[in-house]
Amino acid sequence: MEETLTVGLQERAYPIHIGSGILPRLGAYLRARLQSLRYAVISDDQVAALYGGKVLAALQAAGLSGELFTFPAGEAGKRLATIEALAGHMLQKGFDRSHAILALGGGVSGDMAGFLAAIYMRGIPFVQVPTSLLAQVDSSVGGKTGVDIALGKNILGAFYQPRLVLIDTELLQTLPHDELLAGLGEVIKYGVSLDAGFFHYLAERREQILALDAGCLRHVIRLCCTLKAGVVAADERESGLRRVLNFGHTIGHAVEAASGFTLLHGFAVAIGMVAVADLAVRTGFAQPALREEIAGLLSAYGLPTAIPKTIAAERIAAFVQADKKMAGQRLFWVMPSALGKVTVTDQVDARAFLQILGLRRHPDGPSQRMRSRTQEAT
Ligand SMILES: NC(=O)c1ccc[n+]([C@@H]2O[C@H](COP(=O)([O-])OP(=O)(O)OC[C@H]3O[C@@H](n4cnc5c(N)ncnc54)[C@H](O)[C@@H]3O)[C@@H](O)[C@H]2O)c1
Ligand SMILES: O=C(O)C(=O)C[C@@H](O)[C@H](O)[C@H](O)COP(=O)(O)O
Ligand SMILES: [Zn+2]
Repeated sequence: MEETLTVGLQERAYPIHIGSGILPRLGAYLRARLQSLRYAVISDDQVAALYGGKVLAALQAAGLSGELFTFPAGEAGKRLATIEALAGHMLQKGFDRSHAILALGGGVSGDMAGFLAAIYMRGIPFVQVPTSLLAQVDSSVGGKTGVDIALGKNILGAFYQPRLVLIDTELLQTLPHDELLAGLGEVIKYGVSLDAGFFHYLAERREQILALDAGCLRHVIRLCCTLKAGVVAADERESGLRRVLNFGHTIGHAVEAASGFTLLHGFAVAIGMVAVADLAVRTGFAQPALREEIAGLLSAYGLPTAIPKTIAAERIAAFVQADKKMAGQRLFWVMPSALGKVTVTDQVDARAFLQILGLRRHPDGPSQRMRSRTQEAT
């Protein structure tokens, strides 16, 4: 059975269709929402090999046409050079403003295809067909698109909403186990930051979820998309509330970048959630038991909870300066304060942050200034 959620963004509102085995009906969903008859299907080479043909067939069955454009799988390719190459190929194939982009794949494909759609001929429509768990619960919804640069994660990008999201849960059957775990890193983020009941559900249903039980996965995807859609509808461009979705990402992104983008994003987020929980305990925002609950659930799922010893703390501290929640000299931290509740604050002494990294002073100079603005986020 298919169900539909809505991301309530007035003129930019769009549906999220969730179902098992709904990919062959893709063309009908597109026809209901878009005028475009021709689609540039952007996908990494691994997902393209598995599902590219099926997507092209689904388009054809609805009287639409598609052309597949691929790039090598992995975060390393989430770069401006890939976008430029894809744009060139689309141009050579005659794609114009009457056409649209279809992102087929995980978060890397979705973020890049979305950014390409935002800037190709100054903007053409795009749709998301997420294939990884991470993309189905997080990256395909909300319109954050972009690419990395060597100095930081997602530094170039745009807020650009898709016209629809189509989630076929059956596609998860081919997902490698580590990629499933990476998606669960973001799933646990929702429980810790927004929904204590969901956190307990994840603890109780761990075995079924790891065994890809269809009912449990469907519940997880529906709930994460509902939570994300609500936050995005309230604060599309992250001027306040949306920062909660960034829980675990300040140190997580820094660790990911410091690893040379070899650490999976969801693993980096898991590590980042525990590190910021350490910080929350040290600064009095959380009790030690909360940190243990978060780390305990992540470990039970087989996710990492500690910063890899091969990554120098100085590099992590330097990458944190590239966080997009930095405003002037102030960094807004998303601190866990209770299960299902986070507090957004810039009232963190930089020394406490350096201490959790085992450093005494910042490698780039003076401490971050302290200001007295703390905001209850949920
Ligand atoms: N825009 C957002 O709001 C948002 C949110 C979270 C994460 N992200 C971004 O998403 C990216 C991570 O996404 P990801 O974890 O999906 O990584 P990914 O896109 O690299 O996909 C993970 C791997 O799984 C493979 N794969 C995907 N679906 C498959 C399937 N059904 N069967 C077999 N293999 C499959 C891919 O080929 C790839 O090798 C990061 O760049 C992160 O910054 C963006
Ligand atoms: O949608 C959001 O908002 C998020 O923060 C979701 C995150 O999981 C995601 O990784 C996002 O891309 C991070 O955004 P950034 O602005 O910190 O680059
Ligand atoms: Zn993320």
